[in-house]
Amino acid sequence: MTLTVGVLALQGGFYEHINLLRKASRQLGPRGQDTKLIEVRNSTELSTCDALVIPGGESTTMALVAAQSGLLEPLRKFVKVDKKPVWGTCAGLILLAEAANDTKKGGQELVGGLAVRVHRNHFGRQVESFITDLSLPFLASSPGQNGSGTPAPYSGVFIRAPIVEALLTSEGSPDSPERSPVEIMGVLPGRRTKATAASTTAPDTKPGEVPKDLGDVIAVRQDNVFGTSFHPELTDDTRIHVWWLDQVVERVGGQWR
Ligand SMILES: NC(=O)CC[C@H](N)C(=O)O
Repeated sequence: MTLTVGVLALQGGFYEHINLLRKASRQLGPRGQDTKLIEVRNSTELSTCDALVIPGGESTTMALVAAQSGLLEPLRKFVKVDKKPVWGTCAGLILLAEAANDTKKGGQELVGGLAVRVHRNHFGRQVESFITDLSLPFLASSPGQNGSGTPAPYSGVFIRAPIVEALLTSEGSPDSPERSPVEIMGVLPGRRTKATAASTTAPDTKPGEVPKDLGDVIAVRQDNVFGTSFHPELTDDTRIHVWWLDQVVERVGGQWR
């Protein structure tokens, strides 16, 4: 049977994700060969998906278009009730957070699924975008990496990127009691420069807050939901796409094969 992986195609870098997912599915060999990649613009298309990527772009715009297309509730169900694998990059990570700081006036709709609070545009405006080498230990378990050694640096593209500024407790996430804790999958050491008052003035780290000396949290996972602040789809490094697709095959594979 075919594994259908959708990429939310309302706005932003969906085409680039599909390209890299296509390469990744080839690299997975027989495990990836029955992967079908589709663009998702409505709830009918979403209902055919086993897993979904929400790309980078503009989270406010994406949420507005999703609301107009009747996709917000189906997306929430896909992530939180059906618990299908979902990966959000940049704006996608913002949409998958339970809470966001520095949203546009009037706030913005979120899909939720990750018990975290993100800080939008943490590093500043478009001109303050940057590319930096990231150390992502989880890539050691990616197919083709032999499960050992330190993976080569990953080139992280940060464009008006958010960070995860807090891990929420059960108050922040009503459905969290039966959920796994949020795993921090990647940090950017020592760049905590533009954090909001809310994230910098607390004298001590409260339970659930990200420790201040950890650096900026730029990749997290909680159960079926994975989020990255940066844009793997804007590189030609397929390692994260291969890693994620492999997890999807593993997770969905039980019912699917
Ligand atoms: N490159 C991006 O996806 C930027 C995200 C953007 N800052 C937002 O709030 O949606």
